[in-house]
Amino acid sequence: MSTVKVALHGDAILTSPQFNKGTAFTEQERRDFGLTGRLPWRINSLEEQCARAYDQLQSRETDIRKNSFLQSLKDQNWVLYYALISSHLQELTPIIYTPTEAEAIANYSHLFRRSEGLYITYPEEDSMEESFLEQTRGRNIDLIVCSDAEAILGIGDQGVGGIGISSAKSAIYTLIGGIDPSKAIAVTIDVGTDNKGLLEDPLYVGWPNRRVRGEDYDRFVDKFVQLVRKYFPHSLLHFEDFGVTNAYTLLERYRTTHAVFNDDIQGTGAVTLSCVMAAIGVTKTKLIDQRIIVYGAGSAGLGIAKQLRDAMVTADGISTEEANTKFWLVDKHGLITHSLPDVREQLKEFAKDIDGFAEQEVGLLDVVKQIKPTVLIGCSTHAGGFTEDVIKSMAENCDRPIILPLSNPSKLVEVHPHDANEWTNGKALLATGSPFPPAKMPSGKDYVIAECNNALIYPGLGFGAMLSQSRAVSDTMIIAGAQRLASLSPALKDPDDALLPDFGDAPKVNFEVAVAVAERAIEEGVAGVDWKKEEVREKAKAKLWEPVYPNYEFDAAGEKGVHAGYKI
Ligand SMILES: NC(=O)c1ccc[n+]([C@@H]2O[C@H](COP(=O)([O-])OP(=O)(O)OC[C@H]3O[C@@H](n4cnc5c(N)ncnc54)[C@H](O)[C@@H]3O)[C@@H](O)[C@H]2O)c1
Ligand SMILES: O=C(O)C[C@H](O)C(=O)O
Ligand SMILES: [Mn+2]
Repeated sequence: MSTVKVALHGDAILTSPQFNKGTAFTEQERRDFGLTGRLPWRINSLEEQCARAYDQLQSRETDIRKNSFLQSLKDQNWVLYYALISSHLQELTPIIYTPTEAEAIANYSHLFRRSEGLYITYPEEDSMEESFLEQTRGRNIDLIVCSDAEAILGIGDQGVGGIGISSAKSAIYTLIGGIDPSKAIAVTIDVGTDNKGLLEDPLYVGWPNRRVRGEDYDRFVDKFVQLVRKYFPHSLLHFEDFGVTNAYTLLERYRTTHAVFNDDIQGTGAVTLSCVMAAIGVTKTKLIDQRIIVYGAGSAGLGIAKQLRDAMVTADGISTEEANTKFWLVDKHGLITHSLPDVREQLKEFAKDIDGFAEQEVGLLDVVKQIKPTVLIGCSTHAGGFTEDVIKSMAENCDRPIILPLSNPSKLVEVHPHDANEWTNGKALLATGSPFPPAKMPSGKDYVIAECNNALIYPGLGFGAMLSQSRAVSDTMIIAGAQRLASLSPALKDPDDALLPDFGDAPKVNFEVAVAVAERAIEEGVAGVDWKKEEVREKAKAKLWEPVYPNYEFDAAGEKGVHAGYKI
């Protein structure tokens, strides 16, 4: 067990979630840190504490109450929080992440108890650097997860509540990617909100102002990015749930100067590529043979289309232009065609001209009938958008339709996977963005609905980039990670099994992804480490953070009140 020197005494260590052990402080530690009279007599093991916390959790009847309980536990004791969730990963991930976190975020100002992370607020621009340094003091940050909350999951603009998605994504990095939580920070960029309900709510805790846009927004965000680059040049900067325009602009603006990563674009693109690769392993076809409809052409939709397109070019050796012809993007005004007004610049390469249709809005069903897709992907936030007609029409022309309704949270799914299974007589190859229980095949066998959520890959992609101290997160690093994930698909062994590995195996799977990504970074010469490829696996193992208590030694000489601990 490692030993850590800590300069906190008495209440200061008990109220530090990073160092607190509660009843698990040893006799020696209780004496050294002035805790004897502050704790009851019995010394518990971490396992005993987990069992007690699990019991307490079970007494909370709803998922949102469970979410609040776990949030409080995180505020009190990181090791216990992560140990508890790790030992019930499949059961508790949906409580701290999608779908329950969506409800927690939507009610952030009402559920508010204690702040966490870093709040970068527009009217406080002049003191941004001071706040940044204050919140990161004594810490060597590897990972920054930030959101401006304009497009949280499928529930839109959530203002300051966006801290909830940054901190949930950061917690997933720790649980699944093995990132040390003291080296990660969750950030909300509060530039106001256009959510009327929040603006009118007297209890709203964010900056009650319309969203700042344009040059002022760009300058403000740039100031933050430059602080990240100045103080933590090797960190990974993860963007989450920005509105689609800013999502693309920021990614393009910074990707050549810092390791930035947009999860909704790149993480979703990668996990969906893995899922489609696994599915075509079942149908014994090639990527190039697919006709793909992407329903919802926002951050995720365009990210998915580009990722699959680039993989077609790389794997099947066709040109980008030819690969573009295999995709039909459908948004709320129907098929993206050349004649549709106001088509976003980035979508134009996928725009179509369908004879007889080009002048009007072409709905999803018409597109399905006309082009006979083999793959149908939903990232539209349109609950029920894949109607019975759409699904049945697709199944008429395709033996094993690949249907991926990916919108989150669960209530926004484009089609309930059980319906899609039934309407296709069990032929559909299915995966969803949030967890769903298994469907029944006509044979009576369970069909496990894979969770095609970016959490199955982004912690590994990020860990691989951090591990190799990569200067960039390149497209080829992402493809290497996606290929590794696809190779672990259960459906490759049994075609009736899930398209992607079980979420309970996410830590093992992401470790493999991280190794593949770091190996690729070294091959490409963008890594900041000078290891041989063969060394990567051992280096990665050594870097994994695990939720166990180290021994503490009191550091009398340390700066009082500073949350600093270091290994000796
Ligand atoms: N499974 C995953 O890993 C994953 C990852 C990212 C996003 N998502 C989900 O995908 C959805 C979209 O996320 P995003 O970040 O791309 O949001 P976004 O706001 O950038 O994009 C949504 C797009 O859907 C379009 N749309 C809205 N209503 C529509 C309709 N009726 N028909 C067709 N298109 C419609 C919008 O115009 C927009 O272009 C969300 O529900 C989100 O939770 C899932
Ligand atoms: O957060 C998730 O569950 C996945 C994704 O990033 C989303 O925005 O829905
Ligand atoms: Mn997201």
